[in-house]
Amino acid sequence: MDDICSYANRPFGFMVRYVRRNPLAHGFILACVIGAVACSVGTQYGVKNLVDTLSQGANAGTAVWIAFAVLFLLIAADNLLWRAASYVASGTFVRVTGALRKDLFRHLTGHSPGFFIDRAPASLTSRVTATSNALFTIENMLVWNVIPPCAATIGAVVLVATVSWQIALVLLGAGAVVMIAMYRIMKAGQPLHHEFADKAARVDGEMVDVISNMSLVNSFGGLRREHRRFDVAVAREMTARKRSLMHLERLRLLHALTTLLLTFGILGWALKLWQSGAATTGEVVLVCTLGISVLSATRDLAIALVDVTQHIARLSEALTNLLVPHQMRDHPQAESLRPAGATVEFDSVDFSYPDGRKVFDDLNLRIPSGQRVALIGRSGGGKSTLIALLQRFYEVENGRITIDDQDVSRVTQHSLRNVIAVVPQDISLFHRTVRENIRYAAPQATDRDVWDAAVAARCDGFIRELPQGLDTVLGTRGVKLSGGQRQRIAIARAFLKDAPLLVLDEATSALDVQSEEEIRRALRELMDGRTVISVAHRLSTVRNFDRIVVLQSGGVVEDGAPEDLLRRRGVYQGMVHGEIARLMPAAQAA
Ligand SMILES: Nc1ncnc2c1ncn2[C@@H]1O[C@H](COP(=O)(O)OP(=O)(O)OP(=O)(O)O)[C@@H](O)[C@H]1O
Repeated sequence: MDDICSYANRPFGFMVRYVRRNPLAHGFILACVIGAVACSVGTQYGVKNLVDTLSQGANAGTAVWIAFAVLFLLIAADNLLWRAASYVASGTFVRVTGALRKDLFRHLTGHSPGFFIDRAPASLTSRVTATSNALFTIENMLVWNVIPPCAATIGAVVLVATVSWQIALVLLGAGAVVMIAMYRIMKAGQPLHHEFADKAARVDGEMVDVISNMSLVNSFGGLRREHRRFDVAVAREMTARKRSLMHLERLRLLHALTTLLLTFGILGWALKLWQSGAATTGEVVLVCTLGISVLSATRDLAIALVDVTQHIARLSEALTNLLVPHQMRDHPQAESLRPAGATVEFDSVDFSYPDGRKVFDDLNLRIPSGQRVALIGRSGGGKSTLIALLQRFYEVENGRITIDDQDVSRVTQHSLRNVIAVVPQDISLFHRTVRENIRYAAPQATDRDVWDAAVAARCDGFIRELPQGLDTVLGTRGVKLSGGQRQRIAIARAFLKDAPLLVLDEATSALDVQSEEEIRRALRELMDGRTVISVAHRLSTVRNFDRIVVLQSGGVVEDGAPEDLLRRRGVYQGMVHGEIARLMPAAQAA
């Protein structure tokens, strides 16, 4: 398949990509529409034919009925062809929007988590919807509002040529001048339409951002502030929209005046030909009806083209933002990671975030298979960054990170993430059942396995109390569960995933003392026989670990068994003393 990102600046190419996927259906629709327009223009010729036959009076005989039958057939074919095109289009255009949304969703979800940190999720999803709506509207407008007037104008010019080729030539020349002028004016208006598209996407982004943070807004009394902020965003969008529409109005006015002059000029010319005997009554009727149809066809065309331009602007704005290449692609020769006990090694790693912030400078760390290591250090020391690099959410600048001697940047991302089970600090839950949320770690797991994992993570107690047990649907982002319960679900996922490398990011941060004891036992079972890297703020949770690594100033400043580090006068000892000092008054008060 072609690279979807190559369409970032090619909205037309992007449309053709989807038209090509249904060539027969699109070809059929086009043929029907052109056939219908031909019949519709032909109807005017049929009227002319009938008028000329009638002017022969009683001599006309059966010729009148033949002219009548031709007219009837043309009208019937015109109607039937429209219906056939419309019937096929309703299935085809919907299929296109479905395929497009699937492609964009796949592309979007192929980005590494770093991509989503800098972008509001709502503005991304609203752009996927905008792209699909824009393409649907453009297809519809092209087929119903752009191609028919174009074809009708060409047909009309050909028929006028049967009366007077000079009139037809003037009609053609004037039509070309009008189209070129319109195209230029439309191009000049492009920045205005882009501006409107951008402001509209921002309004959507603002709206979803606030709605998804309603509890935060209410708890800080921020409702009025949010209303004011939203009003400003809407006002900007309205101004941009007005400017865009005013430009279109000027264009329509210019077009209306030009076509009016053109049609009346040609009509006068036809009457002159009739007076001089160079044209029959029917031919004057033909030029008259064709003139009017050219007038309305080009007016429809002007309206449709400007609407299409607006939608193309929206489409191209959305594509530029959505079709950003994946930064974290699999290496062309990437193979699956073959785990062998999960020995982890950071070898002379340098890393800075994309904004230039340096976090690691020559970081070296080796964690042998089966070892339990706690990462500690002051806030901002790089603990979470180390975990992110291990999962290859970002690319290192220098050095390499290996798991069982296999460079994480040379194995497939899928296989890499398969060997790591993460219990994160900020636990994400889907708006799905508890069962589905736990099973997310291992889609093939049986109901029995899911329940065993829930029991092992001490989730069984609260799950039994839920209205539908494992089948209870959790609210958006898991709001129906407490922080501690969410953490246990994450631990159940890790049990179910059964990966050789376990990453705990503050896994006991949301627990009270009683739950913590329960969870600690669960975690001990979970850690058994695995390599464990645990980010810890509370040192009491990691005293039984094999090793403590203190991260600070871009590298490892202390490294050793907890009891050894405690004897050294270093960062760890200072942190332990600090924690004891904090806990003592609380213990005395209790
Ligand atoms: N996405 C990001 N883009 C730019 N800088 C970042 C990003 N994430 C973290 N940082 C910066 O990198 C440094 C290390 O952050 P990191 O989150 O790894 O520290 P940490 O030790 O886990 O901190 P904490 O204990 O507070 O969770 C910090 O200075 C932080 O501001």
